[in-house]
Amino acid sequence: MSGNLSPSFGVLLIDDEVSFLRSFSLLLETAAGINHLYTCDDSRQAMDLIDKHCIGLVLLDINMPHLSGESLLSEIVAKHPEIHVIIVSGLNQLETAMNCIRLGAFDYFIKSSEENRLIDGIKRAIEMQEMRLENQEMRRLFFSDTLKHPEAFTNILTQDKNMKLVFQYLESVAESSRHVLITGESGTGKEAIAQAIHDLSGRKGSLVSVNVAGVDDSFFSDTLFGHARGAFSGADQARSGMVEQANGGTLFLDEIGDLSLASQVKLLRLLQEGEYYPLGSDTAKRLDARLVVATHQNLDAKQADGSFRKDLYYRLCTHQVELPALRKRPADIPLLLEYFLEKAAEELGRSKPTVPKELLVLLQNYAFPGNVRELQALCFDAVSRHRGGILSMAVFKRACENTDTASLSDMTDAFYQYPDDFPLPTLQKSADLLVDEAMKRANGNQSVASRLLGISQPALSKRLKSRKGADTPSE
Ligand SMILES: Nc1ncnc2c1ncn2[C@@H]1O[C@H](COP(=O)(O)OP(=O)(O)OP(=O)(O)O)[C@@H](O)[C@H]1O
Repeated sequence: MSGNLSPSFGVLLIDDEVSFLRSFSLLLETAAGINHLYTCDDSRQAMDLIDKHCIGLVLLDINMPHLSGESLLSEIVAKHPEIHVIIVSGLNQLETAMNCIRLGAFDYFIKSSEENRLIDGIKRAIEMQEMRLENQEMRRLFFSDTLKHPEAFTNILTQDKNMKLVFQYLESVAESSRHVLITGESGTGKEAIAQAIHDLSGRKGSLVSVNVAGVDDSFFSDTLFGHARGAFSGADQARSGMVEQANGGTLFLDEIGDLSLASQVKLLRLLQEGEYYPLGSDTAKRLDARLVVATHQNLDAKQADGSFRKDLYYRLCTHQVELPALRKRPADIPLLLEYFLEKAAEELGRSKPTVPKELLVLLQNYAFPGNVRELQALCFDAVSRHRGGILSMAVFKRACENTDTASLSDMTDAFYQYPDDFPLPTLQKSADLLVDEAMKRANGNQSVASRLLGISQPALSKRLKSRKGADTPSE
């Protein structure tokens, strides 16, 4: 038992039959993992219980002494229109059912209904209620522009507006048990975000991380689901899988875009059925962990080429965040540079070096294919080579020179698309415009600008001089 309450709001069962309340509570807990339950066998006390606890869903009987289910339904709808009420009654009368729906009931079930249908209907109501609460929270955070739990994000430094919106969104879905998909280029901080999601959730279990890139299917099953003793030769002991170790907590599957198709089927089944079988065991175990997955891959493209299942994607993307690349949040570069230099100096037992002014200009013009992780590594490398005085830019310059420009061609290609009816500039004009743009981005620093243009600094200087000469009117 994890000790976590699910869902985050209370579910109130109202029925005058105590034995029914007991068996219904047990069913909800075992078949749907719903354990945030309150029961009431005297309908006159129901409103007090609703006022006292944070109730989001009421499961209500119709035929009860003192106060009938229909009267109570009207009262709940009038006072708490946000609460979903599902009627669970012994009465199989169309007219009563119609009347309850007219009064505002969310759904109507007969006690003898098929168990699965009843559970699915209750899960649907919980999901809608969770969505309503998330939207409400999102709106509140958006307008107040504050975070309720900034401490969950202390390891993720940023002053970027889009990153802060990601934080707000994650706060608003923190208590939901639905899965979260984190996308973003490599090194943008997806794992750090998964940790924040777990911390915000308040779940008592642990965060268990598994990198599924390059994992073959049988290893995937064994890692996630574990095995029974004797399941295969060499399985001398039963071993619990990561899903079980994450019970009551969060299971983080990193590099989900690289998961094999066979393993995708297994993951999909786990999500659909909410249970799984350890290898060699015929006893089902329940999934009691929130799933957070991450990938740097483009899942739309992977779905289009058939290497990622659409049905799995739809299961995973209920909550989705995209972390912006570091080059798209240039204001974070000085912040992170200072932070990593300080951290490196502390870890290497040195004093923090002074940063040359041109370094920031250089970095703010660099594409950072490895994002924050790359900046972190560069800082550690630079500090470890530092011998006092002003920090040398050599390490950073080398990185800028060695960047695989092919990997950045997507970004630059867009620049070279000229509409058919667009008058082409001359070669000379294009070169001048490019030089101007580079000088602007480099804050007038010729050494940085020449790097951006891929020419030597004397060559740039010569160009600038010759233009000056050409601009000067002849006597
Ligand atoms: N905004 C940030 N502030 C401070 N440190 C950060 C920030 N973003 C990332 N980091 C650090 O950068 C490193 C890389 O981050 P992380 O592993 O979370 O990236 P990732 O997106 O999961 O990468 P990959 O796709 O390669 O798995 C980590 O050491 C992390 O702590």
